Amino acid sequence: MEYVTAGESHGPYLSAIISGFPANVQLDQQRLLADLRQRQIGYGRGGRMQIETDQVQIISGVRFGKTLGSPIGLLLPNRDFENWHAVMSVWPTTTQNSATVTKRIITRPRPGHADLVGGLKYDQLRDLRNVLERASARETAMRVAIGSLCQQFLAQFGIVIAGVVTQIGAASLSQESLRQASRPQSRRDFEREVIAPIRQQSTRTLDVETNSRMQATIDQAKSDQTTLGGQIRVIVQGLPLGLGSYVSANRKLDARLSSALMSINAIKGVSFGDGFDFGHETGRAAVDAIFWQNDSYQRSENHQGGLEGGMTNGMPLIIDLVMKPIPTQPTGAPTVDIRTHELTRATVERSDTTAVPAASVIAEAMTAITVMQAFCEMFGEDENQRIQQNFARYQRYLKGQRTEGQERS
Ligand SMILES: Cc1cc2nc3c(=O)[nH]c(=O)nc-3n(C[C@H](O)[C@H](O)[C@H](O)COP(=O)(O)O)c2cc1C
Ligand SMILES: C=C(O[C@@H]1CC(C(=O)O)=C[C@@H](OP(=O)(O)O)[C@H]1O)C(=O)O
Repeated sequence: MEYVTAGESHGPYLSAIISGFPANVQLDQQRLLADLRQRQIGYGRGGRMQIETDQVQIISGVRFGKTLGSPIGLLLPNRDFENWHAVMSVWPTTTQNSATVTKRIITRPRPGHADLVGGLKYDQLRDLRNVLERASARETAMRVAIGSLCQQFLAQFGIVIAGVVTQIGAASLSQESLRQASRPQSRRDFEREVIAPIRQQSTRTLDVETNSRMQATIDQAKSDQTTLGGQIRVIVQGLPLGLGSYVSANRKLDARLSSALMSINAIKGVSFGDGFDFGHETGRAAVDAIFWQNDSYQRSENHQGGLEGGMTNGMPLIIDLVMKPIPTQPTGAPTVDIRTHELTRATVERSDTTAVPAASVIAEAMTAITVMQAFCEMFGEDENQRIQQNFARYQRYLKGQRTEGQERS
């Protein structure tokens, strides 16, 4: 399965084409819209999210709710385009030189954004809007739509994903809550104890108390006229063992997940399992001991975060992400005007105070896309029932290994 997205932040539409999505997968439109909504409603977002409703349409590849195996087309109108007709017109118009367009030309690049380097690289210095429009995280709405379809596919196999906000500025979730959420558990428990709570909290953290501390931290940053970043933990439960591979560098699942997650705007670090704590742990303390119980191989701990040798090992996948503070500063960060090279303050249109809750939804989506790709490489990608049969055969094979092991011992 592959995809490509297109669209400018204030242009008429965002769009995407997904190819290689299996046939006969039942999709749920309400789930798709609910996932897009989750990306929008996080605490700390700016005025733009009041305008958009992210009503994505599926325009091909699905009939009566079931995938056809043909490319799936997605189209999402930007409601804000109403206010940007003149500025974002695709073809030259008589209004092109109007005062509105001139007023919106951007020549004061924002440090930490793509503005300056993009302008130089693509020779767009006349108007940095030509860079900013596509560099904007608006594009991630399409990735959440695609990821929602992938999550619906994976859920058939009991694979469920949660992106939990663990820190915003100085406010963090307790280590104990995080440990509880990350332990191996049944799909039902995980849905009840992790997925449902984060969908209810406006910062997408796990409990009401942490949520209010995070909200207060965001309010404070807003009144201080600055912005915040934070951390997210992605947890995946129900993974079969063996997704990904050790045989080639480009098939290692940790490498592929890192790449997918690092592609999210403003994400600056990804780690697995104990992550950077490995640096001070002894080898003995980092062992996930193997033992045999209840007819299967078990692990004492999950320091490795569910991956060994670039493959899932049957334990929950644990990925931590760090997001930098939103680069646009309400007061305008120091920069130069590219027309004069004189010191000035960067352009400020409206902006988010923080987007960590939204990024946690995007992280779920990017994880789902990557896991589904690895899943389909292993079990097939043409037709859903055949994939289910291949998956069931693999489960029987693993069970056979267990029986054989018992016979040998
Ligand atoms: C959901 C989301 C919303 C964002 N909103 C803003 C914003 O309002 N203002 C801003 O300057 N950056 C925002 N960003 C971050 C920029 O898109 C990002 O920093 C920029 O594209 C440069 O990319 P880099 O930080 O990955 O280098 C947002 C990121 C995400 C994921
Ligand atoms: C539009 C979205 O996020 C935008 C991401 C973004 C940026 O610079 O990345 C800047 C802001 O755009 P605007 O200037 O239009 O308010 C955010 O609102 C979205 O998430 O859908």
